[in-house]
Amino acid sequence: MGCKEPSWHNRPTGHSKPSTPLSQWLFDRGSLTSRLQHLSHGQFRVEVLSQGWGKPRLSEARSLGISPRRYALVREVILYGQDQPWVYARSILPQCTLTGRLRSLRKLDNRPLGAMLFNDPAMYRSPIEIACFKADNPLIPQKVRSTTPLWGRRSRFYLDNKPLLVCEIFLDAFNQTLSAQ
Ligand SMILES: C=C(O[C@@H]1C=C(C(=O)O)C=C[C@H]1O)C(=O)O
Repeated sequence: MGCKEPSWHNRPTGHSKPSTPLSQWLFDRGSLTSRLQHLSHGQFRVEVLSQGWGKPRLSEARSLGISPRRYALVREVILYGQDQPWVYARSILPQCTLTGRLRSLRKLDNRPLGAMLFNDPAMYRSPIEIACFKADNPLIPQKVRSTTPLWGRRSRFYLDNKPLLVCEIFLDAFNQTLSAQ
C-alpha cells in the first residue's frame, strides 16, 4: 500500500500547486473542526468510518518515530459540512501516547478529535506537510474518492509531549464549496 503514499513536503513542489484559497486551509494551524463548523454555519458532523488497532503505514510510522510493526490506534473519519463530505481524516495514535490521562482518546466516538487537542493549552503541533493524492487513490475511501487529484495535509500533535499524527484530505465537495465562496 505504501506505493500509493504521496510524498510529503512543507511547501508545494513540482508542477501541481493548490489554489490560493485552498493553500490557506492547508497551512492554517488552528482547529480545522472550528473552521469547518464556522464555514458550515454549524451544520457539521463527524462520521467515524473505523477506529481500531492496526499497523501504521511506513510513512506514518516514520513521521511518528515508531516501528511500522507496532500496532497503533487508527481512526478514520469523514467530516461533513452541510451534509456534504468535506474532509477525510486518518489519525494514528501510538500505544505509547494512549497512556495516563490520554487513555480516554481510545474511546473517542463521533466527537471531533480536534476539540480534545485544541482544548489542551499544553498541546503543540509540528510543521504542516502537504501532498497531492492522485486521482482514484485507493488510500481514500471509495465513497469519497475523486477522479481528480486531491490535496491533503498532515502534522503531528503533541499532548504531554506524546505524539499523534493527523492526516486530512480535502474532498471534492469541500473544494466546490471553497471555489463558490
Ligand atoms: C485535528 C483536528 O481534528 C479534526 C477531527 C478529526 C477526528 O475527529 O478524527 C480528525 C481530523 C481533524 O480534522 C482539528 O479539528 O484540527
